[in-house]
Amino acid sequence: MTPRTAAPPPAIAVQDLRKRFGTTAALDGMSFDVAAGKVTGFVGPNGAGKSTTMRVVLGLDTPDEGQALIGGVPYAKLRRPLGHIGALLDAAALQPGRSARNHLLWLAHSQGLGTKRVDEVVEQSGLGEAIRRKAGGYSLGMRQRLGIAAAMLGDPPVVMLDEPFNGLDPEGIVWIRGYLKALAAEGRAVLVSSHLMSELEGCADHLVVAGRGKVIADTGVAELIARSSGGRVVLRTSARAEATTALANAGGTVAVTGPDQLTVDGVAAENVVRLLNSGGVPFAEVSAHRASLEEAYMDLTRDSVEFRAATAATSTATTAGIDGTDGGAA
Ligand SMILES: Nc1ncnc2c1ncn2[C@@H]1O[C@H](COP(=O)(O)OP(=O)(O)OP(=O)(O)O)[C@@H](O)[C@H]1O
Repeated sequence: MTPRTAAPPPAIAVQDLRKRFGTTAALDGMSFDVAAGKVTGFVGPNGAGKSTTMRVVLGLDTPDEGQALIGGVPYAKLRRPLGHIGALLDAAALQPGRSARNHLLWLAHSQGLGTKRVDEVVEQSGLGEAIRRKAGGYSLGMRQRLGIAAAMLGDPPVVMLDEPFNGLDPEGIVWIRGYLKALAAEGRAVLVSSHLMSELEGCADHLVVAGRGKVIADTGVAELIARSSGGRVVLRTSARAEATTALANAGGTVAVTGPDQLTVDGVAAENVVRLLNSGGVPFAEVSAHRASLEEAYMDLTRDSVEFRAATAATSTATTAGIDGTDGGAA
């Protein structure tokens, strides 16, 4: 008989974590795995338990029940932890009087790492000459870059970042998306939290959606988007009313999604073209719809009463983010 080789443990395993702060159940059975070679988005409204989960992974909070493992080992048992997991939890936690470079040198030396590695992570961070300035004068976006540079010092196979998009300008957001994808392409496991689904567009391969201390969805992004896009057709026309009538008569469900745009469910693209042509309805473009991550997320959570309750309880924002009551929860 051929001996079976055991599958390697997940890069991060979060196993049935429970944690109360007084009367608040911050974690209520949080469980998921994070795989190598992917960017996993960890999303959910404020208070869903994302930061607490990450703190437990790093041994900064002790769970009441359950455990978190990094490559099969609890953080406390890792020798030279920076070489196993790089993390950014709080970009504001810096010594303001020390130059950013000295901050990295101090961290590197405390882990037996040299100046060369510091120069490499500075190069990747895009901080350039600003690295010689005092960290106290840094913007939040620069602190995020510095925090990510610090997380990468030990060249870890697992990277975990809590809300790294906070404070970044559009150029910074593009930079970090590309950087996270490159880390995953090198085979690393990347776990990145965000309360705005749109930030993860084009960068996350997998999503773990949290609400009220537990996972409410754990899904690949490609399959999620394919599921949400399924069968929908986008139509550009100056004759919205006529087009709506023709398509509704053919059994389609039609929604107005722009000044000269309709989105049609239930009629295949070729039939949309045929119906409009035969009815003499002018149109400029008919295309299969590809759902955005935001839309896919809304579809995903539409039926989640639990998530709606969590959102209503924790959200005051009204933007169409996942923490907005007219966003994911509507
Ligand atoms: N040290 C603490 N003391 C008391 N309550 C806490 C503490 N840490 C977290 N909580 C509570 O636990 C719940 C989960 O918080 P957590 O910060 O993990 O959520 P989150 O999903 O990261 O949200 P955010 O996006 O706001 O950071 C919240 O209700 C929060 O107020």
